[in-house]
Amino acid sequence: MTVDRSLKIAPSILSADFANFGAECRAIEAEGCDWVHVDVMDGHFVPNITFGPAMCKAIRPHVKTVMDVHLMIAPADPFLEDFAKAGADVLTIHPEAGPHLDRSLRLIRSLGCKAGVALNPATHESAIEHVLDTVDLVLVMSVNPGFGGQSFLHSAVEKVRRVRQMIGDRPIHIEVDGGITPETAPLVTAAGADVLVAGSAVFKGGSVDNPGVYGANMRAIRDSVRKAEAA
Ligand SMILES: O=C(CO)[C@H](O)[C@H](O)COP(=O)(O)O
Ligand SMILES: [Fe+2]
Repeated sequence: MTVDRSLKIAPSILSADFANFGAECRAIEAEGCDWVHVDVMDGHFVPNITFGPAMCKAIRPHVKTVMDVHLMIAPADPFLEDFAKAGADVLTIHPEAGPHLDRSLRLIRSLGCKAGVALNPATHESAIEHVLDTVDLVLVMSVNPGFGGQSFLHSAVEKVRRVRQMIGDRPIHIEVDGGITPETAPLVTAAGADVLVAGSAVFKGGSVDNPGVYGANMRAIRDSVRKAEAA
């Protein structure tokens, strides 16, 4: 099995207009995003609350690409089936969200979703070494989870490099989440990341009435990666 390691941009709808998610998803897809990143927060695992499976189900018809659901909830297991039924393509959990990570990841796959595992800045990559044959994606957090618009933590760059080395030739995506901009994107793609989550950097300055800004913001990220690769 192989994995598509080309650059993919996954706008986080945490930075979209919460009163208009359907139109926002259609707008970012029309402007060329690759995946749509959905941040689920429970006010317990992280100090913020967003939305749950009902919202994911509501936006599903508006997402034609990959619905990439990042679960910042604990426990996660009791809700995995609900998110799968809501139409998630990728379900990513944090190892701290339950006592049996391998079992949770197998459950995600058995529900027909790709299984992702996320590393907080404080979590060492050795915490996921034992599940590398059970995951489709490793998400490296480059901010402390809970909020959009935070500054990129540079310790993520070396962590991506170490994760890349650890996964070897396994077909696993490496996603980086938090503080991604045209300045930070080339650092993590050079280290081995292929999926870039970007909330504020994609949505800033735009709206569903002015979606071209979303396209221009995504192009700025892609161009900076391309330029760095060519240098
Ligand atoms: O998981 C997240 C926060 O916990 C978000 O996906 C992330 O913060 C994206 O927002 P931004 O690009 O604005 O940093
Ligand atoms: Fe996220």
